[in-house]
Amino acid sequence: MLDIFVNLKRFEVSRALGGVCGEGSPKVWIENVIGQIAACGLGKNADTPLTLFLPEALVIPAVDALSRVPAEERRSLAIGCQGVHREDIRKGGNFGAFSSSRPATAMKAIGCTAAMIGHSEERREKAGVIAAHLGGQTDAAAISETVSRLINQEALRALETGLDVLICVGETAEERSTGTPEEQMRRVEVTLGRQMETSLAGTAAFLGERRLVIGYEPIWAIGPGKTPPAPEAIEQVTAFVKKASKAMFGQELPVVYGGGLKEENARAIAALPSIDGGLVALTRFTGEIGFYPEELATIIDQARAGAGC
Ligand SMILES: O=C[C@H](O)COP(=O)(O)O
Repeated sequence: MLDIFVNLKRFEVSRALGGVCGEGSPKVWIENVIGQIAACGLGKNADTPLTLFLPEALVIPAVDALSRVPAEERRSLAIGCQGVHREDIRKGGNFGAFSSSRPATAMKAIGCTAAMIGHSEERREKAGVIAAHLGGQTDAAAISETVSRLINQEALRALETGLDVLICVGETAEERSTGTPEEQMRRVEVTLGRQMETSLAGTAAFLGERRLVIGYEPIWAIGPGKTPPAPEAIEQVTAFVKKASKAMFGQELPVVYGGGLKEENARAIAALPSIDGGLVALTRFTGEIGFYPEELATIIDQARAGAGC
């Protein structure tokens, strides 16, 4: 099985406003994206489930558009949200007094079946708030640990509510950049090991009932103008992530790679022994950058060939 996740970040914002979307209307854009994904046949591959993580405002039109696709053309497609709040709505508890937050139950109510938790952009936002609140606190490891504790609460809320979870981990450019390759790898292992241990605490109880997938994203490889690691370098890290998951869960969790995953490298990355899929955002990194469903189809074709699907 090859798990493909797509994170449509804030791609609904038009180029006229500084975004990457060719359409003026976010609703029309996401309806077209869903239609094109189905037209490319991406909902028919039982061995290659495809989950789209969307900004909250796009979930309802996406779920609606998906419901209009014939059942046999959408059977491997799912819609998810880009994160959930650390607290949730509960019968007899909080009825929904969570203005501006995204409780897991609210996401489930509008049609999400999955959540992406702890994306590096979310981790960066939380770390920034903590650092600002602490008045210039610069202990990056302590801040990162606090962020992982918040991420853990979000992962637990998502799982309790019945959402499948993609949980993201990754190292920064600073954690990678200095020293010998061995020193870099040791730092990466410490960083990812801590992120996993804290972010995934208590989640083993949900295995079997929910899907739990780890996304490895070297933060320095995300987005345009970046060079993703060579496949062997990815394998070195994802093999560690798999081993760490076995130590924590008693079984290896699926691990997907994100950060500059594209047509040119999808086949080689999907062929790696420790890789079970990919996390894609942009499909085009130069020229008119953006997300193009037909290019996603090519990336998935390449990945399927690499994985032997
Ligand atoms: O959520 C997706 C990742 O941040 C990867 O982004 P990218 O495919 O644009 O490098």
